Amino acid sequence: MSKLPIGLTIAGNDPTGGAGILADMKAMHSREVYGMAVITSLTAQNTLGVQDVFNVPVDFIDKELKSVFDDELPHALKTGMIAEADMMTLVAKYIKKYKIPYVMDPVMIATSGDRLMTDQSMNTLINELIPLADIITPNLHEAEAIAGMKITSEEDIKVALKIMREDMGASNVIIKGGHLEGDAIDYLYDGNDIFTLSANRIDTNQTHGTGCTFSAVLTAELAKKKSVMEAFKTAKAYITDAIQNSPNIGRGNGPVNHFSYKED
Ligand SMILES: Nc1ncnc2c1ncn2[C@@H]1O[C@H](COP(=O)(O)OP(=O)(O)OP(=O)(O)O)[C@@H](O)[C@H]1O
Ligand SMILES: Cc1ncc(COP(=O)(O)O)c(N)n1
Repeated sequence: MSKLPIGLTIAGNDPTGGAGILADMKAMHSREVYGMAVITSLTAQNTLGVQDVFNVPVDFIDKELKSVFDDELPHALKTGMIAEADMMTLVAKYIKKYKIPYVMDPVMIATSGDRLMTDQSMNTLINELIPLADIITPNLHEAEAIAGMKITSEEDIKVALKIMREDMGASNVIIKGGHLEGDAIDYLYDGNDIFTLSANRIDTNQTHGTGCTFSAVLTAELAKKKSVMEAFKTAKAYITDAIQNSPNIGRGNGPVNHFSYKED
């Protein structure tokens, strides 16, 4: 058994490193958490969009998960892109069995607009994954799709937060306000109160991977046994900094990065 906190990500691969498991690894590493990754889908994508997706066969994802869990128990895990319902059912089986803190980022559509989850998987996501989650982290559009309502005001956000916790069973819900107008405000509902963290909106299109990075930092902090509130504050500060440091990679929506380049 390692004393080093370990975080596991179960998600897709983006070969340009902006989103998916590579973004998760970088975020966990910079929070001094050892990262492991079970790959659910290989995407052919870059900052311009998703050119193709190859879903790893479910029986192979099962082998990947078994290899991890048979050897060393991670201290927390997150899920990102899980394209299909049968993959979700498999992942839910492991989360139920091992009962480690679980952050669910309900990845549905990439920044580029490409679909990363089938519509038919929505019921499985709601019925099998959300009830197991310690934290779910939908953006505004994902919150609308999950809660089944339009969100056009802060009152709507509060209703959606409550639906996802009270009716669907997530222990904590964070609705990310990256797609709001004005400041970037995120809302956390823990069953008692709604807490908000706000940052000045950074005027940039270099936000590829913000959701992955944010949920990976939450996972890293839970792996270190931090509270949900502490993890929320750390993730918000981290992502604001990472957007500010976006290195302008690629010709489209470039990725965020934790550090900026300094010439010797
Ligand atoms: N332009 C911005 N300026 C400041 N913070 C931002 C900006 N865009 C996003 N954020 C913050 O980044 C985090 C991720 O939010 P966002 O709503 O973009 O998630 P997402 O849509 O899931 O991300 P992704 O781009 O990976 O799909 C949140 O904390 C949000 O407030
Ligand atoms: C493998 C993978 N996982 C997640 C995302 C979502 O991230 P974004 O919305 O920033 O494109 C993505 N594009 N690719």
